[in-house]
Amino acid sequence: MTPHNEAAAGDYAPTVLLSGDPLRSEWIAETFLEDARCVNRIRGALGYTGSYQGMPVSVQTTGIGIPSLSIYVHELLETYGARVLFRVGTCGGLQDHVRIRDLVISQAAATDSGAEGESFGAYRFAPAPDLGLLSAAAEEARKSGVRHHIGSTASSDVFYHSAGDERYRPLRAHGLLAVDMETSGLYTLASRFGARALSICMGVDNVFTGESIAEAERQAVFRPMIELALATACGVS
Ligand SMILES: O=P(O)(O)O[C@H]1O[C@H](CO)[C@@H](O)[C@H]1O
Ligand SMILES: O=c1cc[nH]c(=O)[nH]1
Repeated sequence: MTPHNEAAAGDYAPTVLLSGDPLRSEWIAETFLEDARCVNRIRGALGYTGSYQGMPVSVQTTGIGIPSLSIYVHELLETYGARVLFRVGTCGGLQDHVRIRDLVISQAAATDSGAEGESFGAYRFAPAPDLGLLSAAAEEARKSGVRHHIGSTASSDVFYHSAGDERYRPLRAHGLLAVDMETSGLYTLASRFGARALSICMGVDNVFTGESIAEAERQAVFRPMIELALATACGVS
């Protein structure tokens, strides 16, 4: 047990899907996993373990933002033996061609987060995914025909910026595809623990075009994102 997780040793599979939203975690477990059982309820950060096509798979809720995700991911890696992590999240498009329902696979994640503090001394770390997971996901996405984009993204500590959308103009000008609030933290922690990670997010709004998916419609449209993460996990196991 940890301060945030009541699961026992062995309760999590080596492969874990990470969702910001506990209701998404519950839906993933109920919809995609066989024999899913709940292994954590502390703070409502629901965690489940079951299997997908015979492979043990867990789902863990990470909450919103890098500080929250870092707690759950650190404990999964340090205490529970997780080795392969997929963020299955939502993001806001920063380019006009990144439409709602498109998948964004992050090949590098810039951040404005203060969470790393002085960890890297004079350096700025360059958070990136595992190359094997990235290329496997790219191939699975191409085969399935799902609309997707692969490129650099940003992870922000702030959802409502005082500067509004202006905050994102330099990112848009440098070709970044989308913004979320966790991917760079996931990549940094996976690097620290020598684990493998990939972030696949679905566009639920576009910061510049104003397109958005109503919250009530969201769960069902996530199916292609979860299928891509699970197909990638099976392909690399
Ligand atoms: O839908 P999730 O996975 O929570 O991801 C996105 O949604 C939240 C903001 O609404 C942030 O956590 C952001 O990263
Ligand atoms: O972090 C996020 C997620 C969705 N949309 C945004 O604009 N930001």
